[in-house]
Amino acid sequence: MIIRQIHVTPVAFKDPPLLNAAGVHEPWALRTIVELVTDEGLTGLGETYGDLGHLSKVRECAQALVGLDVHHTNQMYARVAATVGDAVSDLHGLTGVATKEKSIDRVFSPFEVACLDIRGKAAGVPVVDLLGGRVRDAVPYSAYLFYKWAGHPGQEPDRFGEALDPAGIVEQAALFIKEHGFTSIKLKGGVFPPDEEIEAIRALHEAFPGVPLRLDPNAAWSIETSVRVGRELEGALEYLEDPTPDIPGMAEVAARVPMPLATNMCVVTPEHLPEAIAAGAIDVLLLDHHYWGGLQRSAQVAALCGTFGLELSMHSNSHLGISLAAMTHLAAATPNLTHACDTHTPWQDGQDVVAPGALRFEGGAVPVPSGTGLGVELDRDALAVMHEQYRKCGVTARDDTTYMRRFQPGFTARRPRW
Ligand SMILES: O=C([O-])C(=O)C[C@H](O)[C@@H](O)C(=O)[O-]
Ligand SMILES: [Mg+2]
Repeated sequence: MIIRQIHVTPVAFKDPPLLNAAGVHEPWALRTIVELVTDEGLTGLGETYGDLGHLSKVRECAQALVGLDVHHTNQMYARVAATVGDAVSDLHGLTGVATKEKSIDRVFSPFEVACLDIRGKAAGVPVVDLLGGRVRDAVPYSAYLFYKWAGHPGQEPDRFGEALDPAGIVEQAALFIKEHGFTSIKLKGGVFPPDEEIEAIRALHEAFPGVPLRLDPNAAWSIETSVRVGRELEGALEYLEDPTPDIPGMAEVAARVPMPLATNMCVVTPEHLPEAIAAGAIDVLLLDHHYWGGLQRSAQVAALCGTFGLELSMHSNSHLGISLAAMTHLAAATPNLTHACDTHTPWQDGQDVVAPGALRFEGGAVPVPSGTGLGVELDRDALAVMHEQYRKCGVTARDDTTYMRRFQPGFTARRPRW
């Protein structure tokens, strides 16, 4: 099964004004859709970031991968590594440092996912079977709450409404639970002074007793602030995610707070694991196949985490259905992924490049798609519309900080901030 063509299509879709430590989401989120076509006419899908620097590397690598067999992902990885060159950082800075290895893993990921999609289709099995088979039929996701404005400035309010205080956050949680059935909740923090976010967690704890809660301020707090907040929230959190920057800082906080610490910022590539494990900096790693080098490499990292007693959850950025399908296959095949995964899917409010039907939430979980490969089909009309949106939207790289400064000129994304 030789790759004959690779199509790389950047797309844009509407995104609400979600607040985070870096600023606020712009009106358009970007992704890149990768399609591999083999000599036998099978096609495979992958999805990755849409930022221009990353997109150019994906395009360059696409040319270098034509002619390879879809089973030879080691050879593919070597070609990507030879083509990628320097590290590319993300402008929002919410997924940790940029390293050359991480850039290679990020560029390789959509090609690997597309190869697995093709291999599953050819063998007549779902991708989860290529990863060892399912240990769960449906993958639980958490309600991913954000402080947000009612709408983007100058535009109509969106249907999710404003959430700038504990009452607004509880209302948002109720809506997400009503519409998707989620059984755990994550609040994106690092937006307001920590005491306000403590109040929001307490309000959620009271409104949804027994529902596991996480708080993620994206390293917006100093070590002392993290310790204080952690102690005040004793008994209320399933885990505290990236309270403070870097492995040594996280290790100090971990030693002084009662709950587990999780990360998608201080451990973002395999080279970080030895130091983080030795320092006891984290208890839970948020895997993300988009920057951990695809599904098979993520499965290897998961096994390694099991060996060292780390628990697993899954990270997400704004994404579409190809990513949700890939995340679901990976999580369904990962025994020690015991925490509900993150997903931004509800915020996309039905916009997608995949045909409806294959992916759905049942009781907050996504059943593994039943078809072969990833089990999702590209909706070519939707792809064309979203590509046109990309061409017209004027956004070429996610930059939450610059967008925020339009409305709050003095805004700083300094970390730690409190
Ligand atoms: O868990 C995280 O740190 C994230 O999901 C980072 C994301 O970029 C999130 O903060 C967002 O979409 O604003
Ligand atoms: Mg996080």
